[in-house]
Parts: sequence; C-alpha cells; structure tokens
Amino acid sequence: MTIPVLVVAGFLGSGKTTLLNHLLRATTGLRIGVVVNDFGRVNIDAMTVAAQVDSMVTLGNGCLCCAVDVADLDAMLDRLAKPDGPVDVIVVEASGLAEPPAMVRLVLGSENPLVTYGGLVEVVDAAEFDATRERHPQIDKHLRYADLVLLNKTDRVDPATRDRLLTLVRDLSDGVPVVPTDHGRVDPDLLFDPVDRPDPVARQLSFEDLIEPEPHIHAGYESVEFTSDQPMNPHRFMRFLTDRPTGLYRMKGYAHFGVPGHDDPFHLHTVGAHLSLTLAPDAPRRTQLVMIGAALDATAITTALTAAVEPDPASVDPLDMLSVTRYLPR
Ligand SMILES: Nc1nc2c(ncn2[C@@H]2O[C@H](COP(=O)(O)OP(=O)(O)OP(=O)(O)O)[C@@H](O)[C@H]2O)c(=O)[nH]1
Repeated sequence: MTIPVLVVAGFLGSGKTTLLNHLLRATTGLRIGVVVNDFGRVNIDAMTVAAQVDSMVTLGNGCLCCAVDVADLDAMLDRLAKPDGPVDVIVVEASGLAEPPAMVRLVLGSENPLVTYGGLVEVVDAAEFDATRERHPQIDKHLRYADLVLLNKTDRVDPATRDRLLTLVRDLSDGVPVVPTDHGRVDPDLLFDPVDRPDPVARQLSFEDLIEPEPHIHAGYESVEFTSDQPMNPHRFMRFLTDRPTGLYRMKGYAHFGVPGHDDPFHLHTVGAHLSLTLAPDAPRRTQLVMIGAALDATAITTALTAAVEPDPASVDPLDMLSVTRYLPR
C-alpha cells in the first residue's frame, strides 16, 4: 500500500483551501494528511476542532495537518508516510508561484518507498481567469505543468462564459483533464482511490461528528476500463502510455506482454505523464486497466489499446521489453 501525495496549486484566492476543506468533508474513512506552509494563513475548518501540537494538528477522524517549509517537506513526508498509518493520502498545498514544480520534484525524488506521486492539481478561478491571465501570462505555463485543472468558482460565471473558459483552459493545458467545480467540490475518487476501512480509528468526538458531511458527487469525470486476455505488444503499449490520451488523469492496473523470458505481468499506475511500474509475478497473466479522467474519448482509448494487443508474443524480440523494463525501480 503506497501513499499518494497530491500537490494543490493555484493563484491567490482561487480556492485551494476550500478544496482541502471539501476533501476533508467528502471523504469518509480516508485519513488525509494535509501539509500547508503556514497554519496562520490557512483557514482549515477542521483546525477549530483540533488539538495542535508542535507543527502538527491531529483531527478526530484520523486526519493530520502539518505546517512546513518546502525545504522540510521531505522530512514531513517521511513522518507521515509510514506502513499502517497515520494517513492514507497526503495533500500538500503549494503557495507562491515558483513552488509547484519544486514540490513535485521533491515528491518524485522522495526516497521513501511508500510515497507515490499523486498528481499536481491546479485550481483556477473562473471569475478571475481572463484578468489573471492578462496580469500573469505565466498562468498558461502553470496549466501545462498540471496533471489536472479544476476550473473553480463556476457559480460566479454564466453558462456561456463557463463553456468558453472550459474550452480555453483545455486548449491551453494541452490535453490535461479540466474539471469544472464550484467550491472545490470535486469527486475525491477522481483524485485518489477510496480506502475500504470500516472504522478503525479509535475516537471520541470526531471531526466528522462536528461538521456536516457532504453528499457524494459523482460528476465531472469518467472512467474507462480495458481488459485483454491476449498479451500486449511492448512497443505499441508503451507508445500508448507515453502519448497520453487527452483528458487522462490517472491509470492503474496490470499489463502482460508474454514475450519469451518476460512472462511476469507488471503492475502500473500513471498520474499525468508520470509512470510507475513494478513486477507483479502473482497477478493473472492478462492486461486489465482502469483509466480515470475528464472528457475521455472511450472509443479512441479502446481502439488504441486494442491496436496494442500482440497476437503472436513469441515473435517479439525480447530486447523490445527494454522499453518497459527501463521504468522498473532500480
Ligand atoms: N462563489 C465562490 N466562492 C468560492 C469558491 N471557491 C472558493 N470561494 C471563496 O473564495 C475565497 C478564497 O478561497 P480560498 O479557498 O481561501 O482560496 P485559496 O486559494 O486557498 O487562497 P490563498 O490561500 O489565499 O491563496 C473564499 O472566500 C472562498 O469561500 C467557489 O467555487 N465559488
């Protein structure tokens, strides 16, 4: 079980903290570690009902909030990412403009084997987008860095503007999934896998008892599944992975190539352009993938993956497997 670390970025006032609060409310059973760089600046609802110790705040429902500088992020990830606790996912709120790429590098460079990169989410204020872009043209570059863009505050624009902005942000972000939200209300399942835990956290009065839980919203994203009992061709499959389908945020599952000398399947997960691959000798010898994103073209994805099926794996040069195995951890 690895712990995804999600980095949330966005211009001042775009709704990052609102998104954090939503995630704390909308997930049940999931223990979220929230990392901010200043408690004083961020108004996390949960903190009003929490006990603060040192740089860490413990919430009744098993969530933790911590305040660290970017430089200390690595140490905080080690503190939070431990087998069996204390959290299932970590959300880092990036503040300041230069920070997101630096934070992503830190997360990707973490030597903690439990830490996996969970994606860079850019929150954009729909009501201010045109004005922000005029003042800060670098926002276009930020959109391209992101693995997922939330076009937030859609309640503050009319439907025609919302649609225009959605198209504009999709064009600017170059294939990155863009999901419209108000008050950061995105389905948490788009961001990370639900955790099936009945109620292991010993608790008295919890955060969840004190706030109104939000109804589950299942909107703004799709998932596409692909299964093949026939092996995949390593080159064609890796081309599919590197030439990421438009709107794809994350993908998880198993791939089987059946090339002589390489019969073990691989477990894979991707977030944005990042791919993580491990050998899964005990998994069934088949390919089974779930792809999650926004405005996914299910037909195009299925067609591309079907074209990557290899009916005659014995004829594939085992050296072609280098295009896959080079992603294995060293
Ligand atoms: N109408 C509307 N207001 C929103 C929405 N999302 C956030 N807000 C409000 O916008 C203001 C800024 O939201 P925050 O979540 O604090 O934004 P932030 O990005 O964390 O801000 P900084 O940390 O200062 O950069 C708050 O008053 C929110 O209540 C939305 O979708 N619609």
